[in-house]
Amino acid sequence: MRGNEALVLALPKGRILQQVVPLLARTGIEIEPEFDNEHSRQLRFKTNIPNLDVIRVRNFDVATFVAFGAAHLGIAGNDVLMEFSYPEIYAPLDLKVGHCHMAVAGPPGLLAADEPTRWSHVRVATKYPEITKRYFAQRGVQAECIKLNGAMELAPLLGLCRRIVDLVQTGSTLKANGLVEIERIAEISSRLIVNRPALKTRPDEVGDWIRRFEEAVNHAA
Ligand SMILES: Nc1ncnc2c1ncn2[C@@H]1O[C@H](COP(=O)(O)OP(=O)(O)OP(=O)(O)O)[C@@H](O)[C@H]1O
Ligand SMILES: O=P(O)(O)OC[C@H]1O[C@H](OP(=O)(O)OP(=O)(O)O)[C@H](O)[C@@H]1O
Repeated sequence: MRGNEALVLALPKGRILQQVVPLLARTGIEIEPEFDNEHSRQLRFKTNIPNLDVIRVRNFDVATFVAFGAAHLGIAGNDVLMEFSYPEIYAPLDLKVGHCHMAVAGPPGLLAADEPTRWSHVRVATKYPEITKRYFAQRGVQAECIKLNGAMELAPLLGLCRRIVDLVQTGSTLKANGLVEIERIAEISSRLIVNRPALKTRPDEVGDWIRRFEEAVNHAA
């Protein structure tokens, strides 16, 4: 990364973005109008700040772009950060949006018949195999993970496995698919993330953006 390049802020497509847009406005960032064109194939956008561009990427990819220094700053859920555990990512600020939690879920019969403290091996469908393995390993349980990218709730229904690890917000997806929450793993919200080397090489600019986001979050509270 050269010092005179525009800073790049990676934003996630999808549900976090909707909640982040008002926050960006409060930091003083206005993204070029093409960003709002849902049919646009453009991926990198100018902002009203001459030295700041925005990229729009998939949720999990925000962390990857920032970890490798392709983006200097980004916004990602701590579910994504926990899954990757990239040491190059510094997450200084909870943006207080994108709230949900991560949980183990399964059919109600399982909950009634099973005692979680007695598990020694579990098979789990999840988008988060690393978090799932770590979570069960710390209790001495080996988790065999089946990686799915969505619709995890179908897995117990169709006999793929009995348990899932997924995000829960209102609980309506679990309910609609006849599942219940068994254990809560972590609280989730979106974080401002920073590439650590960028913070070292461009401390004034990157530090200034951390402060601006902090003010924007406090202003919203
Ligand atoms: N109810 C929820 N379900 C899923 N994610 C949620 C929920 N509430 C907040 N989030 C946050 O939003 C992020 C998921 O965003 P979104 O659903 O737009 O992406 P996705 O479709 O899962 O991912 P992809 O980029 O792979 O398409 C999660 O990483 C989490 O931090
Ligand atoms: O508790 P709720 O309010 O019902 O929200 C939780 C659901 O939302 C997410 O799925 P998403 O809508 O992103 O679809 P997906 O299954 O394709 O990931 C998540 O994976 C759960 O399935």
